[in-house]
Amino acid sequence: MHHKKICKHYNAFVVSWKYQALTTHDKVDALLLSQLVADPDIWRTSPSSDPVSSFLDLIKVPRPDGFVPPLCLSKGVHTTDTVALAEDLYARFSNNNFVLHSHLDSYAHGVFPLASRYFNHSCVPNAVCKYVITPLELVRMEVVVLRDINEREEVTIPYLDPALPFQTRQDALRVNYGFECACSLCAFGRRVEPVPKPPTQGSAELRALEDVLRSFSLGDVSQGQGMRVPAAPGAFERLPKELHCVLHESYLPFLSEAFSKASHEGPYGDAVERGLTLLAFYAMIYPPSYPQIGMHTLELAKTLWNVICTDVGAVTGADEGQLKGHARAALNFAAVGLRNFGPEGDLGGPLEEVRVLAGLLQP
Ligand SMILES: C[S@@+](CC[C@H](N)C(=O)[O-])C[C@H]1O[C@@H](n2cnc3c(N)ncnc32)[C@H](O)[C@@H]1O
Repeated sequence: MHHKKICKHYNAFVVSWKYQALTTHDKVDALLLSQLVADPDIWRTSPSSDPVSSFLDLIKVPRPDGFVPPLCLSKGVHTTDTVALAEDLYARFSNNNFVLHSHLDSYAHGVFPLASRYFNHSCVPNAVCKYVITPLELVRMEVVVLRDINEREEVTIPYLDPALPFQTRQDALRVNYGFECACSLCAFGRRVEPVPKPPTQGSAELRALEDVLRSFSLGDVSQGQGMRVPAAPGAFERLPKELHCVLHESYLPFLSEAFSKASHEGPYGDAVERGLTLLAFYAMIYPPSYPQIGMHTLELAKTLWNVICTDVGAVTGADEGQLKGHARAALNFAAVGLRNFGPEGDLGGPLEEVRVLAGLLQP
């Protein structure tokens, strides 16, 4: 159906300067938007229950710079009406799309009109979205609360990852949704801006700061049970000034990359230390029961299991019994958060991994 409208023009479009000058993200938008306006269904005037009408009924927020991606359409289709419709759709999509994920891996964007109408954003949300994927059925969104919510208290969800740096969150919320976030994490971010750069990676100074971060968020993890993640929401409010540098945009990406690499390739001693530092960071930013904390603690439990299987000596001063104790504590902690989140995505996933690892770790 789209062939005549798009394909004939495609080769010329993708080598054109208009397309080549776009960012990767805007290139994808240009092609998806062209597909959408080439679809005859989007032009049909239809009863109000129709999905297209529901979509066109949602609030639109044009990009502040007025940008709309160029369209990849053959000449006869590229009319003033098509451009006007594209502008309208683009402004609505940006404000109302959700990033779909399975086991917290993003795989698509989707529009869920009811959720778009109901839920505002907070970087300290009291609820999160999940997607249940069943073969041959439409993806279903469910909203899971993270704590008890009082009568008349607003239910809020995160439109983006609250662990992103303050300025990145503010820019994304302004550009995509047209508002300034006034949540307590953003108020804190505003108060401590600009945060200093952290000490150089691998330096003794940074290691000492990370010790302080771990004991701030997790207590003394070297003592036995290890995984005492505080249940106190808003721990960031009490972050000591010397630790403000961990909020710098350069810090978290490096730490999570270093943990991921070491947990796959070793050395596992480093992986455990970095994994605990990352958990301390998440516990300070995310509300308790936030699913990313459960996912990360599960990764940590798997890393400890790898140490037990391959090189018990990798973690200084710990024997196999203690490592198993740490792994069980991590797994129990992960299980509590992930069970609150419940089954999501497609088959398998983190709850199944918890079950298998719990069996392996039985005393
Ligand atoms: C998906 S809609 C949410 C529902 C919308 N409030 C409604 O009444 O239909 C997104 C829009 O809600 C508003 N919004 C969401 N979260 C907000 C917040 N934390 N502060 C201010 N406005 C917000 C913005 O106008 C944003 O473009």
